[in-house]
Amino acid sequence: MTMLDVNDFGKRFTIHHLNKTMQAVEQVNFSIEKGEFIGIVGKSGSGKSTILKSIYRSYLPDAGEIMYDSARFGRIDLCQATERQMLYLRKYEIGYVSQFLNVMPRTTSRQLVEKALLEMGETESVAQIEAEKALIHFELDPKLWDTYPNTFSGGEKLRLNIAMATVKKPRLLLLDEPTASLDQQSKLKVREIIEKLKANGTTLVGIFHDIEFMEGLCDKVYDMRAGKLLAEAGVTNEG
Ligand SMILES: Nc1ncnc2c1ncn2[C@@H]1O[C@H](COP(=O)(O)OP(=O)(O)OP(=O)(O)O)[C@@H](O)[C@H]1O
Repeated sequence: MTMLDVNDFGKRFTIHHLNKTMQAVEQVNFSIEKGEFIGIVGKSGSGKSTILKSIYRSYLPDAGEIMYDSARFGRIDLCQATERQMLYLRKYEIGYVSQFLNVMPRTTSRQLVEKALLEMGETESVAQIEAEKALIHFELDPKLWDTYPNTFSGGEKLRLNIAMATVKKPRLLLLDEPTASLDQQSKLKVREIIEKLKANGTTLVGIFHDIEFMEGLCDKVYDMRAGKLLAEAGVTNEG
């Protein structure tokens, strides 16, 4: 079953102070089956994050369609969905993880994960239990559970980000360069996490600079330069 169909997608930005528009991406076409992992590769500035942010609708797409198979709304075009529908989808169905942690200040890591669960309607006691399970699962040191994450290391922030997103069991998870600035060991940890998510049937779209990191992980790769999907072997061969 197709989870996501991106058809002739394009996005331009208005640069107000120059009174100009700039085409960030155009004519992007790919589709993702349920449970697949698609990697997006391409040089810096080619529009990889723009695609992910448009799927999550942090950016409003302006051309084409992004058809998503929602559990709640059925097949829905994320370019046309209402803000209300998007709020629902972000809360229950679509997760987004980047290397940056953008959270409420003066909230502990434990509270942040609990909040994600409470938002979904879980009771306080379930949220407490499930939040602890997630923090243990993603190996956040218990010393850090009741502290504010603004001082966390890059890897700690990332693991908290992943815990907050995955505790909701999203059907579609968007990974925006989550391993950037991580050391090799932390990257391997992230790889293990992704493998587990895949094994649980989560559909994933990810951007990684490190092509080696993606080897054997992605089912397909969308190459921004070629403007098409490649089998994973094709990417490795192209280097
Ligand atoms: N909010 C924005 N306003 C204006 N221009 C933007 C905005 N976001 C992205 N761009 C521009 O769109 C183009 C694509 O950016 P994007 O971040 O999607 O590239 P990328 O492939 O993810 O790059 P990188 O690998 O360096 O992260 C760039 O030229 C960027 O400057």
